Order: sequence, then C-alpha cells, then structure tokens
Amino acid sequence: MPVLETTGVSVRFGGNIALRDVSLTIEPGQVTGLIGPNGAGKTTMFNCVTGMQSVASGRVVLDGRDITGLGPGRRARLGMARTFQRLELFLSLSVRDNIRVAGDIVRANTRTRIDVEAETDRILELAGLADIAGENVAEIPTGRARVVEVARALMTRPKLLLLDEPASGQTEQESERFADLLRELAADGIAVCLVEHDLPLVMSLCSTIHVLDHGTLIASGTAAEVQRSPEVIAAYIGTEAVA
Ligand SMILES: Nc1ncnc2c1ncn2[C@@H]1O[C@H](COP(=O)(O)OP(=O)(O)OP(=O)(O)O)[C@@H](O)[C@H]1O
Repeated sequence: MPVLETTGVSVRFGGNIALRDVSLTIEPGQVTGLIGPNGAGKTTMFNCVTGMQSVASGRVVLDGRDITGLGPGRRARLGMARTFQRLELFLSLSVRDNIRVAGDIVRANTRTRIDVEAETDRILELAGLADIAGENVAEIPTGRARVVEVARALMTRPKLLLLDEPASGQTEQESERFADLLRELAADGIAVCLVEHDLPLVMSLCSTIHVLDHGTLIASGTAAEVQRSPEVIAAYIGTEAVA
C-alpha cells in the first residue's frame, strides 16, 4: 500500500489553476521524485499534502486514511515532515539545538517517549553533521544547512518525508553524501519525496518520478521512462540527454 495517495487534487489561485486533477502515489522504502519547470505546481502539491493549502477538489490519503480535511499539525502527528525551499531554520541556534528543539516539541505534543539527547546524537551522526554540531546555523554553508533541515525533520520519525529543493546550494561532494543519506532513509522504510531541479541527482536516486507541467501531471514512471516521454522532453528536459 502506498504511504500517500492523492486523487484528483486541484487547486486554484483566483483564475490561475495551480494544480489540475493530480493523482499520484508515494511508496514506502523509496525515493520518489516530483519534478517540473518553475511554476509547475510542485510546492503547491507539497502544501496540499501537508495541509498548508486546502484543495478545491480531490482527496489526500495517508496510510489508507482520508486526511483531506486535517490541518498541518494533525498531519505531522500522523507521520509526515517536510523541509522548505527557503530555509526555515533558527539562525541564532546551533546545529544541535535546531535538531533537538524538534524532539522537545514532539515530546511535549505527543505521548511519544523519546530520549531527545540520545536521538539528537543519533541523527547528527546519521546525517553527517556531528563535526559541526556546536556551530551556529547562521555560520555554516547553505548546503549543510539544508541537511540540518532534513535532520530536524527526522526527529519527528516521519513515515513520509517531503523535501523541497534540498540539494540547492550543495557542492557536488555534499550532494553525493546527501544522496547516500536519502538512500539510507529509504532503506529504513521511509517514503521520501523529493522536489529537485538537479536532474542527474533525481534520475540516479528516484525509483519513481512524477512530472508536473502547468499544474498537470504529464508523466509518472522510472527515470528511463520519464526521460523517454515526449511530453516531458518538450516541457522540461529538452533534447539533451540527462546523465
Ligand atoms: N499563494 C499563492 N497565491 C497565488 N498564486 C500562487 C500561490 N502559490 C503558488 N501560486 C502560483 O501557482 C503556480 C504553481 O506554483 P508553485 O510554487 O507550486 O510551483 P513550483 O513548481 O513549486 O515552482 P518552482 O520550481 O519555481 O518552485 C504558479 O503559477 C504560482 O505563481
């Protein structure tokens, strides 16, 4: 069973249709890509999934449960977490405290028994951030700050992790390490969904890729399948081969 299923999701902003009848699934234990040109509706889709944007029509189903009417807090407690295109970190806090604070919130708002300090240490190691744990987030490079955001999301133990352009600002080396982290998370059973313009990264990481264009889902399939799709080539990839 997919972790997430959207059926016929549509969103309008005044006369502008941001999403038109979008039906897609995100499976556990995989990295799924959501790609498309600027303005295609990718972030709006994340907002619909996380409850930050209400839908004009359609349904959002998490683990077989219809969550279309639930707010972002309820959805987060049901097991979804996200990161943002524009970094949303506490700039005056250290890397460690940015991660720890999510654990404190989980402990305060749910009945989860969580050893916040131990879990913070585990996630710092897992995400490769232990060497900069004490540094202020304002002082670290953007590429690593993006990993801090992912690490903070992991403190909530999500089953669905939505990442909005997490590799932007990363060096090639950082993005290789980041890809390894996402593979590990998927191998652990998490459903990871990635909005990303770095196509070689998406193509190498994602088992399934959904392609949006002008709010419409124009293709879903493996990297090889979407790269062959004439609609995708015309709308987004162009004629140049993607490595
Ligand atoms: N709050 C809003 N009010 C009005 N229009 C919006 C709003 N949010 C998004 N849009 C419009 O909806 C469409 C989809 O935007 P969205 O940000 O979801 O695209 P995107 O695929 O994430 O783009 P990008 O790759 O540039 O981040 C665009 O036409 C955008 O201008």
